[in-house]
Amino acid sequence: MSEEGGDAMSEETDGAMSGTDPESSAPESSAPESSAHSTGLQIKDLTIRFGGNTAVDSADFAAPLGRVTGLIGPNGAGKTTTFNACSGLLRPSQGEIRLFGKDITGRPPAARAQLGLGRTFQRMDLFDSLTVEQNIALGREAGLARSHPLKQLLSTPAEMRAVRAATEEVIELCGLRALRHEIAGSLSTGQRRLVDLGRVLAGDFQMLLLDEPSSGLDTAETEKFGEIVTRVVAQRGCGVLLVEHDMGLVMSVCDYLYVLDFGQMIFEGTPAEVRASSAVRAAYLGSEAA
Ligand SMILES: Nc1ncnc2c1ncn2[C@@H]1O[C@H](COP(=O)(O)OP(=O)(O)OP(=O)(O)O)[C@@H](O)[C@H]1O
Repeated sequence: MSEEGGDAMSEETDGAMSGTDPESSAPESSAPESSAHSTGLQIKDLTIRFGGNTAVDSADFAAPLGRVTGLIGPNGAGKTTTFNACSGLLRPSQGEIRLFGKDITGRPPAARAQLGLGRTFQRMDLFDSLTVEQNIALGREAGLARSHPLKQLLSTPAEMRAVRAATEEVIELCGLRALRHEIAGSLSTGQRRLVDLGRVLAGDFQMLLLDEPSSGLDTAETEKFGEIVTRVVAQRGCGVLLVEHDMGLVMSVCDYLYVLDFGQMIFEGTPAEVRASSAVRAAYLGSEAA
């Protein structure tokens, strides 16, 4: 397929859009003082074309700190394309992406990571020959290497302590104590998802992009995953943008939702508002939303 506008960088139908303003009701306890900072990720007029196909058409949305924001829609709606533009893998044809008030539209993924944007991939890329603990530690060490590759080899004692502390915190947070010395390649998909989440949590990120994290998980594992995400946001006050098909997970963890259909943002609101929307039901949810 051609990629005319959607360049790889490094590699309402209910009448009006409805719902509440996601920023106005963000939890006060977790939001930092700076309003530019607490806005987290802001997307304005995002348009991405692949040749003659407009995959995302003038989309506006925000994923503030202290909240889990969901991006949902049927197959081919443009979720992954939007997600890739947010993380820097695709260059928008038009529009602006801001992180903590800074325009990051043209910045590559590594520069976004340095500003505090972390992401997981639907296809996990764990180091299979390393242990759970080592994989998680790498999430923090990669942050040191970002500033200078040699830093990873020449870490200071303080940096090594920070890596150990972050690893321990995440192992507890993700319930991975019993598996810490297991080789990642020997784990089930559900366990690997937790390690993958742990690795990004070990990084010093304040905005997390999670790409279909329930993929391959059973109901119990999905529930556990959702509980961890909720706990992380409550404890750290970070923001999460979640692209997800599993409506059980979406409805239970998200504070606010945006609904894409054929590249258009057709609705936004709380999970209850989305559930009640006939437009969303017609476009995507069907009887699941009833
Ligand atoms: N690299 C590409 N080149 C050309 N067209 C693309 C490319 N990536 C996506 N598209 C098109 O953009 C549109 C949106 O695709 P996208 O993968 O973003 O949808 P999605 O909502 O993530 O779907 P799914 O839920 O199935 O993953 C589709 O029409 C798709 O065919």
